[in-house]
Amino acid sequence: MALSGWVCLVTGASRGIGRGIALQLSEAGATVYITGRNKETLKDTAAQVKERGGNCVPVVCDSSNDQEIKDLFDQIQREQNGRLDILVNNAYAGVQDLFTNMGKKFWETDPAIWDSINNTGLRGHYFCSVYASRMMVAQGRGLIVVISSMGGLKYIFNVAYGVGKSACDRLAADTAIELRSRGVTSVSLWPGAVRTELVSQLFTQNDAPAGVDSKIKDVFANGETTELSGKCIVELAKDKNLMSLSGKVLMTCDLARRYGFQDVDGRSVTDYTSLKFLLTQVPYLSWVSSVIPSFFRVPRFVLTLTSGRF
Ligand SMILES: NC(=O)c1ccc[n+]([C@@H]2O[C@H](COP(=O)([O-])OP(=O)(O)OC[C@H]3O[C@@H](n4cnc5c(N)ncnc54)[C@H](O)[C@@H]3O)[C@@H](O)[C@H]2O)c1
Repeated sequence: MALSGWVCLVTGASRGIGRGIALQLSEAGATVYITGRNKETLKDTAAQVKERGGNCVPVVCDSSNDQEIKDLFDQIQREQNGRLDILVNNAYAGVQDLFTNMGKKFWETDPAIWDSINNTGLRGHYFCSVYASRMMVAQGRGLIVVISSMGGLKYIFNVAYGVGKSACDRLAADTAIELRSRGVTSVSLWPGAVRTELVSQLFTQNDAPAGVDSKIKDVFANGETTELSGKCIVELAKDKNLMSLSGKVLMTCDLARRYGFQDVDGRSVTDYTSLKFLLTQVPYLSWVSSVIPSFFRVPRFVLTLTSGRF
């Protein structure tokens, strides 16, 4: 198995994308430390890993608690003799609040939404990156992945979300600069829309939450499985030229094409930068998408320009 003997850490792995990543890394042979605030829900993920013949170590750790984060890395250091190959910064506490406040302007929203979105999902990532880097620099190798999203490029959902995701992308870019000479790679991974348990529940139980239009609902309904990001990280870990990607934003759809795989349920991965997909989002033009081949894509430099900062 490709990652046999590897030691990985996935924060926030009791459900959603974190759980999917833990399943894929353990299926590839790694010992995976998984964190979350609740012992019981972590046990569910651990049971699924075990069912597939993998090995994981559940650790209760709140990513907004500095001491618990430090204790987590001390535990890995002690139990794995200082070895840590991959850190996936995934824990995120903001999904429920994002959906509850959809459509509201930032000044109409309780400013404390900043904390639910960015304490765990940005500050916690920074703390984990510091402790993981100390271990990885000492061993002269390692991979740090921060789970971000297209919100790092353009406004989606709300202000606190976009600011947090932009900062996650910069976290990868700037840590990569300091880590490069020490053999450690740092990247930002953008999943597309993902059909997590929470997203599916928010859409199906309450119908679409207020402020979510039917197009967004469709995108999520056809979204990625929670394991696709994990597949991407396994392939990155095997890539002999991984360092050439350090500091970059990587999209799951691009990685699926680069390494030639489908989603775990056999569906092809939606390319959000293909002309075909983009046309489906334009009123009155969506019919054109059926006659456009999927290989026409928006070049990456154009994406950079669309962020329009200069
Ligand atoms: N769902 C999507 O469509 C989608 C798309 C692109 C990017 N993302 C990003 O992926 C990441 C994960 O999102 P998700 O949809 O899987 O979210 P989720 O809410 O389903 O899962 C978040 C995980 O983090 C854990 N968590 C929450 N607070 C924590 C804390 N204080 N300490 C430790 N763990 C904590 C939860 O228990 C859960 O396991 C986020 O950064 C999100 O923005 C999601």
